[in-house]
Amino acid sequence: MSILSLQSLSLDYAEAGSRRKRRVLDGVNLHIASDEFVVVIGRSGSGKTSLLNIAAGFTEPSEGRVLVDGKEIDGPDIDRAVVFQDDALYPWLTAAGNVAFPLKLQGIPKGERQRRAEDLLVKVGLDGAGKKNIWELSGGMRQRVGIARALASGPRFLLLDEPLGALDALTRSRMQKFLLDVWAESKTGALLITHSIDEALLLATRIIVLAPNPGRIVADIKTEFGKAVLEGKNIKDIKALTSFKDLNDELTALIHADEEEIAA
Ligand SMILES: Nc1ncnc2c1ncn2[C@@H]1O[C@H](COP(=O)(O)OP(=O)(O)OP(=O)(O)O)[C@@H](O)[C@H]1O
Repeated sequence: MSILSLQSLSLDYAEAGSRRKRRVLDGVNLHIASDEFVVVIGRSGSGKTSLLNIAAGFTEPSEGRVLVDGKEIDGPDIDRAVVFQDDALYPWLTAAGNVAFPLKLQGIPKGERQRRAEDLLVKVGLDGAGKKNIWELSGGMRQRVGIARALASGPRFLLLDEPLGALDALTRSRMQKFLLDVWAESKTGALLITHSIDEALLLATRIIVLAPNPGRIVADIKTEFGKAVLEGKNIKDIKALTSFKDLNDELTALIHADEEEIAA
């Protein structure tokens, strides 16, 4: 079991055109175990992407630190793979070439990386699509290639920034189940950002709510609906549960809490 620890994180950005700094994250503590699927929700500007970028090692926090299994990180590394909304695939490579790319960087011989790329494409339901060009793939297929590529280097944690945000409703719903299957099978911890409360409820083992100005954790809630999705229960039936609706209402109120104060 691995642990990703975000300890006392604060982040300040310089305000445009001034020497003043604006605090974007303040005192965030979050510990994610590799058997958890943690989903972060919060209003636009609450610091979700900033938090993920710090966890990935792309952004250095102003205060605090990030540790993987007790060892402080000093930048991006293969133990934390990132998937963005925009799949960011390399258009000059085939689907298999994209998946194999991180293995090439690790110096794995060609035959071995081709074999592993094909295995990963099977895992994400794209068997036989390895030779396809990126532009021949649908949005959902491209995101699957992106996830296969992220899994290629055997990360301990998958960091997912709105990975399904650009997909149509039906594809998004299919991809939610797919993400859960990948997470359960790969035994890789997940930290996912979304604007959709329903998506958070359907995927998470734990939901974190960030409030803005400055970004801070205002709720950390364990949930069980993802387990029902994994077991193949009907999504409509899950969403119709009173407990699902109640938690949805609670999260909506938490996310919009101070908006009402401001409006009042
Ligand atoms: N590079 C940067 N320089 C200055 N300010 C930034 C920078 N990146 C983000 N910010 C500011 O930090 C705040 C948090 O941004 P962030 O993108 O982390 O929020 P978010 O919750 O992910 O938002 P959204 O849901 O809209 O994607 C915002 O007010 C944003 O304008």
